[in-house]
Amino acid sequence: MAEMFQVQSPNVRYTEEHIEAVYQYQTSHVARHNGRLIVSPQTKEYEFRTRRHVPRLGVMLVGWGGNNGSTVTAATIANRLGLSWNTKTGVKHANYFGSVFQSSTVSLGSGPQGDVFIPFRDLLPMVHPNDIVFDGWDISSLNLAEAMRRAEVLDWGLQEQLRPHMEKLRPRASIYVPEFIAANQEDRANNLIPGTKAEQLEQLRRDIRDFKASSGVEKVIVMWTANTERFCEVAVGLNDTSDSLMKSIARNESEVSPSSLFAVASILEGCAYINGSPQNTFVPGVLELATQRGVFVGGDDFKSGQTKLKSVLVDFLVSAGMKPVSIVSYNHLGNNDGKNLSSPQQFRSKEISKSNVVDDMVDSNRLLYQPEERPDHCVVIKYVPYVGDSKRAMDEYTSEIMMGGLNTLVIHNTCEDSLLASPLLLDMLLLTELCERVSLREASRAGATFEPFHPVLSLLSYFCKAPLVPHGAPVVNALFRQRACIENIFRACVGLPPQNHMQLEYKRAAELPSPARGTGLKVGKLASSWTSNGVASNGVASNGLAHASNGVACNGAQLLVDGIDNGEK
Ligand SMILES: NC(=O)c1ccc[n+]([C@@H]2O[C@H](COP(=O)([O-])OP(=O)(O)OC[C@H]3O[C@@H](n4cnc5c(N)ncnc54)[C@H](O)[C@@H]3O)[C@@H](O)[C@H]2O)c1
Ligand SMILES: O=P([O-])([O-])O[C@@H]1[C@@H](O)[C@H](O)[C@@H](O)[C@H](O)[C@@H]1O
Repeated sequence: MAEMFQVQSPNVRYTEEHIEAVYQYQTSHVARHNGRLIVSPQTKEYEFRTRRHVPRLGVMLVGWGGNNGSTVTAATIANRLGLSWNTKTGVKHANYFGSVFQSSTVSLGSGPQGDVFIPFRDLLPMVHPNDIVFDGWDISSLNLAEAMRRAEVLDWGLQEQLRPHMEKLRPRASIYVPEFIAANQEDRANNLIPGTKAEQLEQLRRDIRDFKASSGVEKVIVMWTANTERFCEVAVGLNDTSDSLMKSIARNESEVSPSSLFAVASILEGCAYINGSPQNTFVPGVLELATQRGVFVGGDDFKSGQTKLKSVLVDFLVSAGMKPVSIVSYNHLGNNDGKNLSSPQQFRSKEISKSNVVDDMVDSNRLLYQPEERPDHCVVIKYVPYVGDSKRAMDEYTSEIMMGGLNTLVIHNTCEDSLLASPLLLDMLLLTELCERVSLREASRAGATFEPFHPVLSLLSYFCKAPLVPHGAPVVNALFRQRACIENIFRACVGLPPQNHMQLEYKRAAELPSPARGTGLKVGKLASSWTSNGVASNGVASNGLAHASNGVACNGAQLLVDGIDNGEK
């Protein structure tokens, strides 16, 4: 597929097979010397290489028959078929709202008309979600049409159109260990792989190979969107190394969780594995196996709504110099996830992932917080069957502001949890697939070979409550830093500098377009909405900083006039 744009630069080369870019990576190294901080700007030259061929992607969901699994599958079929359906509020059309890659944009740069925005997905060649081939496992035997009906997420008019397509899809038998999920899940567990853990592992591997062979996909990614498990024990000789883990499986060790077994099966079959739930699937032995095999792993726990907002609000408050001192996150929901989380051990897994999301932002500001000081932070999740997938989240953020003042934000957020999560599943899958086609090397190191990203794919952090990062790497939860990381790495792959938002070209008279230069008139960007008084009279607008005197609008561009407020409008 032809790319939407071409970068014209001596540092970028397009071949039939690759996009190749030489990139100057600029950082600042800080050292402490005699009580002073010495900052040294550093530049390291990398070469990025991205394979342009977009493969036919197969996805195997663990928990395929769940709310997320059935909904994301339904959404891709509905989009592929271009379905519309009637509702009491009018006709609805299939879309991918909530997907960063399908429904958000990035600025390529600016031109005569200001910033030029393109769909995020067009920065690099990516799989289209419509083309994903789904398969998977579930401990429940319901086919996907029955699972969709059970989920009660999608409008009936849409379900009726989808049923012929969904009823053909049936989850493969899975591994059920009652001790790892809530006892209230037992009534769905009728689709099980018998045998020892070693025998179950081999069945999972056969399933993956069978899917690859029968579907004709070029690669498979496995994603856990099954129920939240309790944390498993981590111990020397149990799962502290890949060797001890494989021996524990061979010994049929009960403490090896189903999710870790799925991760091992995926890695051994060369398939990336993503954990959408909060449990500690990635015990050290799994991580070591992924590293040995060079297979991507990522997670944990989709960051879909209440926690996503938290990673924005706390970033905003702390970076604005206000001190969050109390954060209370309550929600109730009535779907099967909520039912599973009504069990204490499973709730504890979720409480951990929902609670740690503020740490990086708090630790970044020693003006507000003493070392180890944290806001009071309370997470409550209640199961209320009647509300189903329509999660009700209520949050209260109390922050200390100037001179003993308090600022309290109270937020009510109602949403279909699975319709928030489904686009994230797609984004994580497509980003993981793309990363499998990216490699880089240090241009300055003689003989350096192109290498993939680290097997622990921390680029997925934006989508996770508890981002999995390589040992020694910092955990970033602030949402817009996470998004900027993805955008700037994509830009590096096509040889573009990172977005720095400096807009220097609009901050020097000498660089502004000539009509504005002599008269002190400043041609701002195309006004998408007029300024402070909200009214543009004769095309003249004034804003709180500069008052228009005789500025006039030209070609729709808003002329902002620097000048002394002469009260003349
Ligand atoms: N907004 C969200 O929906 C959201 C956000 C973040 C995280 N999550 C997590 O995603 C997961 C799925 O959420 P959901 O709403 O789809 O839940 P769900 O209960 O509707 O679906 C989970 C499915 O997994 C199946 N299952 C359980 N154990 C299994 C096993 N060992 N093998 C195969 N299948 C198994 C269940 O039968 C069920 O069909 C949960 O862990 C949830 O905490 C969801
Ligand atoms: O919206 P969010 O905080 O990102 O995450 C959600 C929780 O609020 C909800 O309680 C839980 O049931 C979901 O599985 C999901 O984890």
